[in-house]
Amino acid sequence: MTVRPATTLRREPVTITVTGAAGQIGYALLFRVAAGAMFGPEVPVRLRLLEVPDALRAAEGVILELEDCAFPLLAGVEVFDDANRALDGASVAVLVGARPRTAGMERSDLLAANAGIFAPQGRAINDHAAEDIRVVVVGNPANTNALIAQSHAPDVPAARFSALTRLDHNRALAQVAKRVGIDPGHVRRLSIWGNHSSTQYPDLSNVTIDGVAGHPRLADETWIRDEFIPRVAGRGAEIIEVRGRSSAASAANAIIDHVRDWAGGTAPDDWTSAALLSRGEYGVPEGIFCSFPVVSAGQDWQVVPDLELDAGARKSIAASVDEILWERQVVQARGLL
Ligand SMILES: NC(=O)c1ccc[n+]([C@@H]2O[C@H](COP(=O)([O-])OP(=O)(O)OC[C@H]3O[C@@H](n4cnc5c(N)ncnc54)[C@H](O)[C@@H]3O)[C@@H](O)[C@H]2O)c1
Ligand SMILES: O=C(O)C[C@H](O)C(=O)O
Repeated sequence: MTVRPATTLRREPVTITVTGAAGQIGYALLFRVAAGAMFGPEVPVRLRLLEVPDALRAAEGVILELEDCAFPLLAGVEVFDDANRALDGASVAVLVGARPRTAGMERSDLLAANAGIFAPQGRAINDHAAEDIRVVVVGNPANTNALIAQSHAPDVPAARFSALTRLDHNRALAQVAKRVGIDPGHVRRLSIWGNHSSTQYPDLSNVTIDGVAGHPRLADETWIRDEFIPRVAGRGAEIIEVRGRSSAASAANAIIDHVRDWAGGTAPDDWTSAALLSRGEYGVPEGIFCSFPVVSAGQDWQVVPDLELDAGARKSIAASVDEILWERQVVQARGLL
């Protein structure tokens, strides 16, 4: 009898659908997922890619490269231009593909254009995804796109839908670590509230360094107001300005962190941030996707309860929530919700 070491035991492949697979986030994401970064070195993955017809050939090129990596964990990869087929059997849906804003386009037009993408994808999730589906919406405006997808999937528990604010969370961790002069791994209990936009509220009030709250380098209100918050909330725009294209590798990394922690659980004594459908937590109106501090024990995300918010924090969160409410109103007014 051959006794195999535990590390070679295989589980059933996890089916992961990635939309916008030929784009720059797709290119930074797929190879890491296929290498096991999302579900670890013992879990095979099956990738189902979705692209628009014009980008199918480019997606096929990505598949050729995936094949050339000979990833032991990659159980299969296919590309589709039909959301129903791409999302068939998916346990994880990473909705990246979105309509980018073009010159002269109003934000309200962008919202409407994206509704035309995320409504059918929501319906496809409802009708074809696996029962354990988890959805993370990345394409912008991510919070409202998540609401559109979720509202078209009435048979899927709303808690299975999220929008990505982990990139903002990671950006904030990095800025805190730089300020204190330590590695980001020592920083815990940071929160991103609100919209994935420049109105978001990165919140340091509960941060611990090596388990200790109240680090003196983080108590400087001027630094928080004039440097930390604008740096984190404006980082997406800064990347576009400096790199000439929007963030891709860091976005892909955040997607992996988000799904890994959702499915595998967050670290003890810590939390992360994700945009979830509000059930009224912290006074955020129900029925919008808002970023909260969250934990997971491997099932659904749970909003961290009972955090103290001072008047300034409440005001900042309210301003970001107002923006999300406005976005919802735009899509509602056009009959898209
Ligand atoms: N939430 C976040 O933290 C975060 C971070 C970075 C970027 N983003 C957003 O992610 C999105 C994608 O960014 P990118 O840099 O990969 O863009 P990209 O333009 O490089 O790629 C987008 C891809 O989506 C595809 N696509 C468009 N409509 C589609 C549809 N209906 N179905 C399937 N695919 C479709 C396009 O063909 C393209 O290949 C953008 O909206 C961007 O603003 C979000
Ligand atoms: O694509 C963008 O507009 C920016 C992106 O959401 C980011 O946070 O990097």
